[in-house]
Amino acid sequence: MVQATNLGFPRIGGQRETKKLVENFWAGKITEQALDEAAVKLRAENWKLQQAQGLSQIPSGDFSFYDHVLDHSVMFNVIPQRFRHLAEGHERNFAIGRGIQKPATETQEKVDIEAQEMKKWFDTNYHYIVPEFETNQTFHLSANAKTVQEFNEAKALGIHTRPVILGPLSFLLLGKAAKNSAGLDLITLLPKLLPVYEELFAQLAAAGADWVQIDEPILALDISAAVVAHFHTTYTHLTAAAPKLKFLIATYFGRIGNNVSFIKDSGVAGLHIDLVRAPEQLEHVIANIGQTQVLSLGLIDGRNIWKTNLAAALKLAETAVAALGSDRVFVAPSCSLLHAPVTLRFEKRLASKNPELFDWLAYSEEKCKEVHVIAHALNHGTDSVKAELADNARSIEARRVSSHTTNAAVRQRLEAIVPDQLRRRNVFPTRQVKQHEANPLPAFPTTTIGSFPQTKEIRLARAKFTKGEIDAAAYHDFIKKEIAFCVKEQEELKIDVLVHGEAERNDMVAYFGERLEGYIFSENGWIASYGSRCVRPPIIFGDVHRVNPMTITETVYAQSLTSKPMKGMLTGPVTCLQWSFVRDDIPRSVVCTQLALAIRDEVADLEKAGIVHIQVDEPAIREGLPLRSVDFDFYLQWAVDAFLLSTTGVKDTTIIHTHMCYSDFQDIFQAIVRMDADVLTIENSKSDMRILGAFSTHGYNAEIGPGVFDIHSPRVPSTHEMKERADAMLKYIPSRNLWINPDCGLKTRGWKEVRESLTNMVAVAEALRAASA
Ligand SMILES: Nc1nc2c(c(=O)[nH]1)N[C@@H](CNc1ccc(C(=O)N[C@@H](CCC(=O)N[C@@H](CCC(=O)N[C@@H](CCC(=O)O)C(=O)O)C(=O)O)C(=O)O)cc1)CN2
Ligand code: MET
Ligand SMILES: [Zn+2]
Repeated sequence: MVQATNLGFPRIGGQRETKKLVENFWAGKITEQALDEAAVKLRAENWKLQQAQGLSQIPSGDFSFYDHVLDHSVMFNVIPQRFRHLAEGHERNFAIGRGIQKPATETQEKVDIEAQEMKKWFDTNYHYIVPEFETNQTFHLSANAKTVQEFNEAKALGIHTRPVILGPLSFLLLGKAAKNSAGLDLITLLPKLLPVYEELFAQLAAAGADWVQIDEPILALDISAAVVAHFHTTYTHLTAAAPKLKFLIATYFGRIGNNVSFIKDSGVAGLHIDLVRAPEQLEHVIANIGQTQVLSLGLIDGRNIWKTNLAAALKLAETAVAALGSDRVFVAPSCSLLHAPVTLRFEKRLASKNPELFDWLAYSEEKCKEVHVIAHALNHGTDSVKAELADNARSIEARRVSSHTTNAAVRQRLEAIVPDQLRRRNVFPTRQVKQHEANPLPAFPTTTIGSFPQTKEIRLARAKFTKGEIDAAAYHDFIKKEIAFCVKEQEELKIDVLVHGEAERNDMVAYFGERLEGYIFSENGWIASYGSRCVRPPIIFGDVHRVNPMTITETVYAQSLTSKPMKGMLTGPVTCLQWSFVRDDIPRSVVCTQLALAIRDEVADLEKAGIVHIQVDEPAIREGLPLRSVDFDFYLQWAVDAFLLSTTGVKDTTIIHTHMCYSDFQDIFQAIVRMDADVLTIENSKSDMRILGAFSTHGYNAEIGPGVFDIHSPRVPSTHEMKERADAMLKYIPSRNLWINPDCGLKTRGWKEVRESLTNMVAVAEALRAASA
């Protein structure tokens, strides 16, 4: 029998219950007990929902309040020194994710601990908390290990689940050495780590588990032969130690390639592969697994919202069944459904206002059903699910022939792009002289990355506007007041290059999606991004183009309030692409070029309106990088071209800023140089200064603002610590090129901490100016 399975279900809840619970807990509105009880209910609902869709292997242990990698670290006692004195429990876990700051009281000293680093999970917009390992790292399993507890919780409901855990090699190699353990070779910790996995497996076996899913996503990366050898010894060892369990090694987001070589005689019972990202790997993998091993087929796209072409998926699955026999085949989504929204049940507006497009969609709940239909067809013949297959074929065909997905004018404009549209008139050194002459700024200019606090009031006003409780005039009036307030605050803080604050934007990508043709947007298509934060990616279903200006009114209004320069704020084409759900019927590069033309028009309009500083954010350009280095160049070519297309149609004196917030620049330095921005603001506050050294060795000569503080944490940085960072930066960056700014936008922060942090930040610039005068 082919099994219908799943790798992970979204944990946020159908209506973002988890997010709301966690934020209420942080606000002191609910107790730890209430938080736990609500989570028990949510998990039960998730399991039952998957059962109701007809899945036979349902994951457990995939729930988290903040991040599953953080939970895993805690379960194995990988807790950085600076958090160890805190009492065990949710509060400590949240502190690891968010940092913690408490003023001194009569009985307690003040607490001020920096959060652990957060990083993009492969090429997704999900962020994980990077495990920090120490040279003398000891591992032990926490009492009531979460994985065992949640398995038992499902068992008590009569649901036999497949526990999911992060595998030892991915756990180690996705981590980093703690600051006090520089030079630590992470793999050397493996012998100390494995006994704890053995203990966990023993507990799972005792609880009655049989299949256990072990995620080893690093198998989709370029890993060395030495690491592949470690996979072999590790799993040979672990499977021998846990004879009662069947291990399913899960890979996703790309092809396993030759890393598959360890599988055959490793003793593992099965392997999961992503056949959405890499359908061509099926044959190679079938040829390289052992005689009795199970192959789990990732046939349903866990990263997107389109209905699966069931006939095509079935055909691929039939190849596997023919080669392996039905007892050795599982059907599954390509990856955990963490990256897909929960259910279409709450998409009332799309269903009624846009039934044609609604018919093309499948969220997690519907994807589970698709898994079931494929497995059922394989087990009982296509006639047994005839109606479902016919219905699906009708939707797929309707989307294929729809007249709404193509726009002839857009296609023609794409055809007509010429190389001159991808370059500035002069090189940066020439532009810099003209820019400084036309628009002089103080040395070490200060700025922010764009957004200011998205307060409860702003969100409520927008929610009321969306529901029709206030009209457009009242809402726009409200936004104008917010912009005016934000400008005044920045003037008081003595910032040099101001921003309007982005109060009108629900999100930096969704906002543009809602204003471009070719997009639709959902009411409830939320997915997790980091911690309690969610995003609602807009959906690109057709050719994208701009009909009206998108940001001019707010920017021009903001500029009218101040004599200081107002920076226009746009989201770049690659980021719009990366953070949307993208149509899968034409290449991503083409969609990206369409987006670039739309942004190019907006840049031109901002310039025409007298805006001198224009920032085109590209925080997702690194995230979109393929997992295998052989694929890098192709991607970087079209991605950077798209950025150039959107930004180069301006005068020499117009200052193009771009912003990226992550620390993994190693693989894309040349691409950043080629982007040819005048000012680049990057995340740097948590990473070390070597990155800046690398910028200079790669010939980066433009202006740069490496963030002096981390905006993901509510903690207020001191002037002293930021000054130290800026001084260190000056070892690598000529002083005329250095900007002083935060790591990223301030939308998730509160005004109080923002004022304090920026006051301290401006003091850094003043100190630098005084020192260089
Ligand atoms: N797309 C995207 N990806 C990104 C980033 C980003 O800014 N955008 N930044 C980086 C970090 N990731 C982030 C992801 C999310 C958020 C974030 O702030 N998310 C908000 C939601 C933002 C949003 O869409 N807000 C809407 C809807 C807000 C809402 O929940 N409204 C309430 C009503 C109002 C209320 O009671 O608060 C409701 O609908 O029920 C709006 O402002 O209009 C959240 O989870 O809370 C921040 C950073 C990397 N990836
Ligand atoms: C995730 S990058 C954010 C850039 C955007 N301009 C902001 O400040 O929010
Ligand atoms: Zn950012």
